[in-house]
Amino acid sequence: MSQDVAVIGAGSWGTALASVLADNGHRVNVWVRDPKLADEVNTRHTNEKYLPGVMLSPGIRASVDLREVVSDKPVVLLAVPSHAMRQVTRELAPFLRPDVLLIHAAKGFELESLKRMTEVIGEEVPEPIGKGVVVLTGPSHAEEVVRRSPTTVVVASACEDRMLRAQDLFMNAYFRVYTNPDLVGAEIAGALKNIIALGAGMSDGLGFGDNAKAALLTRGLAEITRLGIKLGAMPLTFAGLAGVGDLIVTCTSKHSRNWRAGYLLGQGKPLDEVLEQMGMVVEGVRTTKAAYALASRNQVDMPIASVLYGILFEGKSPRQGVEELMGRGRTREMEYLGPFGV
Ligand SMILES: NC(=O)c1ccc[n+]([C@@H]2O[C@H](COP(=O)([O-])OP(=O)(O)OC[C@H]3O[C@@H](n4cnc5c(N)ncnc54)[C@H](O)[C@@H]3O)[C@@H](O)[C@H]2O)c1
Ligand SMILES: O=P(O)(O)OC[C@H](O)CO
Repeated sequence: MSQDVAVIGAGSWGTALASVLADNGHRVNVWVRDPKLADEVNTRHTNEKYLPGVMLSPGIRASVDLREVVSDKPVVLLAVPSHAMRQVTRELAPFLRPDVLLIHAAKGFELESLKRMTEVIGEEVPEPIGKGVVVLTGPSHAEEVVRRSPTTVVVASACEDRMLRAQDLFMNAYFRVYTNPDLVGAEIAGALKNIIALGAGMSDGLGFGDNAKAALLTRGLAEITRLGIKLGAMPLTFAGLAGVGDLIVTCTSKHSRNWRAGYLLGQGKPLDEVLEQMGMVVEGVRTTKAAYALASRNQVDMPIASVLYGILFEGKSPRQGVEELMGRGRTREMEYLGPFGV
């Protein structure tokens, strides 16, 4: 059934998801901040800054008027970065229908409160909307989705009915959507993989090989799973699309902003220059701060995140970071050996 959908944010991800929805026959209205971008989407059907060389569906309409975009829409998709989520949600909350299906697609924490995105959104919208917010996450680079390259994602929510509605809304021949009731795990896995992708990029920027990258992915997965479990996630979510799936794509794809930022840092560029050069959101930088704080608050050992924190915010060099990781005391690989444990 064709629906009216409001997409909030026309960066690369908002634009790519708007394309999927338009392909599925939905009427899509996108909220953008920049009037020039609204004009470009409406007249030329492009978004050259975020998705160069891509023609968008002429059915996608853009506007700078938040009230007009959100009012009366049965479905609202939030596709802004995590640092903007609270403010944007607060601004649009008065225009939401009480029965709206609210979905978000950001991968990060709110730095000040260390809360997950559905917690932040839940605090800004009236009940019962807040209880059923859905996250859409998983291995999905906008540049490939908008070219209809086969992609799989996960939707997770505390409300099964809304999760299934979100699955129906996005599912098509090139965009396959799985459900997972583990909302906590899906959000945490999607946010934390960006830290490991920064590390994988750094390793490549330093000129290390595939062995180093495999080590970072595997030990990175171990430590983000450890923190996730402590925060209430289901361990198996980290073995799924939101976990290892997204870790693989973000640590190995040329499209990843987190990998690219890590690569430049590994080559010796300072963080402020790297972020300026990127010109798009690099969620892993703020997430490293959040993970460092969450790990220390919950007494969870996260050696990779902690070394990255030192490199990003305390002046440690990437090479010193590698020496520190490789020189740690001996330890065993598996934490939960079950009946095989010694
Ligand atoms: N790009 C991808 O392939 C991809 C895939 C999956 C998830 N995500 C996640 O989606 C979220 C958005 O990422 P993106 O890739 O679209 O980022 P982007 O940098 O391409 O675009 C960010 C958009 O948010 C807007 N924005 C920035 N600050 C804002 C503010 N304070 N208020 C309102 N709008 C603001 C910008 O104008 C821009 O339109 C991130 O959390 C990211 O991790 C991205
Ligand atoms: O480009 P990145 O590094 O922000 O990653 C985008 C998506 O999260 C990949 O699934």
